Amino acid sequence: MTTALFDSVSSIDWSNWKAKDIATLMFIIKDGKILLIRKKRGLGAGKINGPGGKLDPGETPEQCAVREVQEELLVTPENISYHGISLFQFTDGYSIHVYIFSATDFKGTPTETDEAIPLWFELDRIPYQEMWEDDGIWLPLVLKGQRFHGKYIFDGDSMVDHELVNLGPLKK
Ligand SMILES: Nc1ncnc2c1[nH]c(=O)n2[C@H]1C[C@H](O)[C@@H](COP(=O)(O)OP(=O)(O)OP(=O)(O)O)O1
Repeated sequence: MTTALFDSVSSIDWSNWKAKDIATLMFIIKDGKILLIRKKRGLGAGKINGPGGKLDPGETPEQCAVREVQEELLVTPENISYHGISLFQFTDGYSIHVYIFSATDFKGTPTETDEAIPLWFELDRIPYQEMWEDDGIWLPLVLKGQRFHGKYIFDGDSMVDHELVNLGPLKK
């Protein structure tokens, strides 16, 4: 019998926790719609999510978030805000630290690439059932212009525990 090392948020010493990967997500929200992607490869392939991906060496999180949208959808986000972080610990030992951004404008035309299919949704029709389980917890805070800090335990695709702290409105 094996014992899960990570079965709840409280079972982890977060002050000494260090993720295997660091990544970003960027949500472009314009004219009452949000630009999401159907992810074609990488972690979460097949799901709907915001565009994003892992940090390259020497990059800041914001630089990564912009580059990933350029690579995945051939557009450049503009007027960017930083919302906070989501820390994901998987029961198999994998972990990822994700910085979350939004933008109210962009340059270019969202275009399908090898990595992603662009999809626009009305803000009250976000397809949470096709997204990571945690997205329904914190994406509403992005839409409301809030900052937050979240911790999540996943067993494969299933969220087994979470803790979300709302840090209030975006800094001006
Ligand atoms: N649970 C959850 N909810 C919402 N979003 C995510 C998760 N887990 C995640 O990993 N993510 C996001 C964070 C990143 O944007 C991607 C994962 O990065 P990935 O696409 O694998 O990174 P790339 O650098 O684009 O991929 P490769 O080049 O390594 O293929 O998912």
